[in-house]
Amino acid sequence: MTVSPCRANFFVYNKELYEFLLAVQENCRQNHCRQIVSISVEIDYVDPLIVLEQLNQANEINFYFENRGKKEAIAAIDAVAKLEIADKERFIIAENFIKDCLKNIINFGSTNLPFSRAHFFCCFSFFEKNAQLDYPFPAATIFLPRWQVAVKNERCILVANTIINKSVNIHKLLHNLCEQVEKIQSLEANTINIDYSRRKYSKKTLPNPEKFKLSVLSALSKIRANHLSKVVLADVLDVKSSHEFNLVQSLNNLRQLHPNCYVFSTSNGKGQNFIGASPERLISIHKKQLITDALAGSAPRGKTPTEDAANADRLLNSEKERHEHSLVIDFITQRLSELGLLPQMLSPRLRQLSNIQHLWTPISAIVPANVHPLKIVAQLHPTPAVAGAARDIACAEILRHESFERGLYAAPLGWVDSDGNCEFIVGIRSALIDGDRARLYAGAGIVAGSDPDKELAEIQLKLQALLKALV
Ligand SMILES: C=C(O[C@@H]1C=C(C(=O)O)C=C[C@H]1O)C(=O)O
Repeated sequence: MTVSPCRANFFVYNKELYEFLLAVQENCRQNHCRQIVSISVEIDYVDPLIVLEQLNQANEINFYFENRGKKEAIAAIDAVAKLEIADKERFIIAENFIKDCLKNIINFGSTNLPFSRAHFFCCFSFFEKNAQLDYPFPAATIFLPRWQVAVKNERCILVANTIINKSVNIHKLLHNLCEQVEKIQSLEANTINIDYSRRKYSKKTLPNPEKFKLSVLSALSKIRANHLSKVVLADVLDVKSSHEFNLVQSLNNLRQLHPNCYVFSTSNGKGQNFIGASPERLISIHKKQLITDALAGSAPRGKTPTEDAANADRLLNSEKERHEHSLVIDFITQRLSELGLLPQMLSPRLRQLSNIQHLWTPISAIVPANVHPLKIVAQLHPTPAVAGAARDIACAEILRHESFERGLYAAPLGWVDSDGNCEFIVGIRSALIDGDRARLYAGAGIVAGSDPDKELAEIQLKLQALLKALV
């Protein structure tokens, strides 16, 4: 725990901040502009998930990200700047929006801490245009939160972003900031209680498994005819519960059940949330060092250590699984090279999750200063891990077979900061939550040699792991 003499009253009694804000306001008056001040401060430890639970309002946008293995969690609540993009050019529009916002941001406070300063939270849909007109998330959403509470290695960093213009009452603004900080700090001792007894669903299995298997057979015939080498086909499970889903409890379950995954949630501020626990990192960039995961090829975990080891061995040595995996590696390395990066591959390994294991090859590269993280996201999404190869043909097959909107499923979701650091994951093992209804998504890569029954079993396995966590 870090000790600071006037932690709770940091904002009100911090004369330096008061004077800083007055100076910013004076500048706004003189230049007829408005600016965003990003205030970073270390606070006593508080669980960001509890902050999300306590601070979030139903009509406010939010974002939650946690990776227990990396000892990281972030809650981002409400927006001081937000952009929604309906279709084409969304990555470049998002990049320009972030760059424009950054021109107007002035930092104050402890700006060298992890997760200090402005972070932009983004979610994109799988396709650049949603076919379902009333799908609740647009093709891209980017926002700078009003409140950001992050934990890294048990240190807790709060970032408050606030708009200063010529007419804002600085004294009142400081008072409100202080009240909110005190509220956050008072959550220090809160924990999340889980009540499983209320969980009752209408359905627990796919409504039409035969249709999925027919799609696999059709894809296999196209693969045999050399139209494509891989397509990732998904299906959905629609669940109605006897009560409204509890977002925070579900996220708490997800982080306990999948401690080595990226647990995520984002709300559109209109009542719908997209949540999940993804094992797949699209890109992370830290101090110009990029890492991306080639993740494809799967086997169930065994019920005993011997069975588990046998499954793992089969996975590592299966020609079919390795082919499926290598398509992803080839695509990623080629796409990164096209941007002028020099990708380095580590040896293939296993990514073992609670219920399933995957072939996994981390790929690293140094990012040149002129390449924005969203350029790389745009260049990689969708990889053959979630679309197929060749990509455009695979995407056309997906649209032909899947009768539901993918929306945020299997799409990039993450944050980017002012220094080009970022973390984007692929939104798989995910569900769209709307009151007492949830739509769960899961897919499987189809390549030559795929067996429709096994692919169906794989998506059932993925769906059940998610269903288990929803309360
Ligand atoms: C598409 C999904 O997962 C992808 C498909 C995999 C496979 O078929 O082996 C493995 C990991 C993911 O890249 C999903 O979980 O929905």
